[in-house]
Amino acid sequence: MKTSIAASSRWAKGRFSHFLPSSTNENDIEASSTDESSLQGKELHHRKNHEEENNGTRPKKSQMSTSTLQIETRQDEDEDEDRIVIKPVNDEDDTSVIITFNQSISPFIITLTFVASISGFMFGYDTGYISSALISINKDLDNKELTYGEREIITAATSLGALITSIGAGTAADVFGRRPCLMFSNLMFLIGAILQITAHRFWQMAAGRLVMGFGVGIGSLISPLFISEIAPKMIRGRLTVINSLWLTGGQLIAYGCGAGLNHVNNGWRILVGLSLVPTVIQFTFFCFLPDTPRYYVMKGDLEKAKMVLKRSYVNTDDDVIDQKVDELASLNQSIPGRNPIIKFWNMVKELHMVPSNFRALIIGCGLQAIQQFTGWNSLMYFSGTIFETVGFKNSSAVSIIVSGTNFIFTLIAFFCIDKIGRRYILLIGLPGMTIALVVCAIAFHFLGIKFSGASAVVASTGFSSWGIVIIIFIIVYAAFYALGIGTVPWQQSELFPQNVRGVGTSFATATNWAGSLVIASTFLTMLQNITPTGTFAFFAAVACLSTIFCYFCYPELSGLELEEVQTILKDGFNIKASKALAKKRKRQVAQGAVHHKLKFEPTQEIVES
Ligand SMILES: O[C@H]1[C@H](O)[C@@H](O)[C@H](O)[C@@H](O)[C@H]1O
Repeated sequence: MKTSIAASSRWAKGRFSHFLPSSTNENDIEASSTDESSLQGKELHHRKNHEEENNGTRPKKSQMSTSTLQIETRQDEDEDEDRIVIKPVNDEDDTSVIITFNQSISPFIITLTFVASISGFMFGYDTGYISSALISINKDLDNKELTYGEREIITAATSLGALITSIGAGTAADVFGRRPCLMFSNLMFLIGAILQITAHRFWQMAAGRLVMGFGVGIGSLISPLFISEIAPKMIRGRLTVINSLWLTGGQLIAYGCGAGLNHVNNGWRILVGLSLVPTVIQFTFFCFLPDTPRYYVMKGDLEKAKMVLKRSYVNTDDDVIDQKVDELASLNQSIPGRNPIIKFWNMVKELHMVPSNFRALIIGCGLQAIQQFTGWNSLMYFSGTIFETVGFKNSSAVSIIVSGTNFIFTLIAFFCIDKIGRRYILLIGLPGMTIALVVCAIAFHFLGIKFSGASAVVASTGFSSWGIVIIIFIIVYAAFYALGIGTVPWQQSELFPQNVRGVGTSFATATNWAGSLVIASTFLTMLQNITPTGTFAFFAAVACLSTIFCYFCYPELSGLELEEVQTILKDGFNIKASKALAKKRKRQVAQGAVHHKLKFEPTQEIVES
């Protein structure tokens, strides 16, 4: 064990030598692969080949500069894989760059994932309960029925609050830590819920929803970020989807509870009160749980980083952990700034001026915008209204069917996201949504719906065959949505390197909330002004264009080291190379598993011969 660690250390020095002092450079050339060190040896072999192509010398620093992994491709895909050359990067971004830890998951990582993803549950529950609550509020606020505008304000206040905090939450997570920010969000949930439960005035209720939204914005950003920073790379996608599962599960539970409490006097206060349970649980757990190792490294607290890694990778030798943390520390490139505002500004500049960061931003914000502008949330909020227009009167049952489909297909995404890959599930989901939306648009045309004011007038009452077509295809749409674009955008943290991850994910999350706000507030107007057929056709067109966007701009990132993501994006979107590399990584891990390399000890980049 010790010898292989030493070898790894030498190799590591070589691999990252261009940002280590030049005196440490010479050791790397001596590294050689053995036949059984399949993945790492092979990789090294590729590197050696590349060096030979460069007349036996390592490529010059200028050739390797900045994010340095270069990927070369040939036309034939198999040959592509063989020609992939991985060179050192100056942005170490994953705990497994040099030492790939055991990929099996420890109880500690499971605990951290579940506790962090309670934020996902609150995101879902708090955005989900409001439609039922609005039905049962009756005259409980200001002793009068809520006007249509007041209902809209109460609904939109949470999205607005989330939009506001999501802009700064990423920087706050870098400055104060991920865990303190999540605990702060618990405080917002608590205050927001108490304001609502005790509300007898409309404005207090709206203020409570806004404060709750502050918590939702922070949680929606930091929870997936937290999970992706603690996850072993091969299951990073899945662990992040757990957050989405809690989210869609939260929406489903909110609709279920809402349906049960609809006719209970002050039932909506109970509905809001229930949201306190997960908040208190998460806060209590976080009193005893640590932050991510990466955050501790950013702060220079290496002892804490070691402690978290030791608990996460229980069967790992202490030497390896120490070595890993030293390595993370030497590669830490957090952006300086005398105060949070200057730091934020420096990060924004870095995000826009480094091409790979800017591409990551295009993908991150692009996917979040697509998620919202393909119309899902309008269905979530208004599915009752839509289904009533096609003759289906029980709006609670409808909401449960639609959000249940969302939950079940998020579960399917959980199983597919690392195995089939993010890109493929997007490229299955978006065309599926397009077709379902086109069918709905056509069916609405034949159903003959018209709007007068805010209410729909249908030519024929009761069920019609076109009505049934609409119900079926809205469910089909929900399934394709949840499988792909409902889930994948929340993998956003993996797109950005450590130094701009906070601000990059902030921008992407803010895009999500801004989109949700726009769609929720314009959907009914769209139905009235451009008819349901026009509205669904509009969403279908967006879904169709989005398929093209993803086809050309979204590389396959499953199984890739976070550093490799940066390198993929360095000089383009590199779709072909990303697919070849993802395939190669999966094969390597599978081979490693066969040889039990990944079972109980960290894999080393080389094994001493
Ligand atoms: O990923 C989630 C999920 O799809 C929810 O159902 C939706 O309401 C959110 O807006 C979205 O961000």
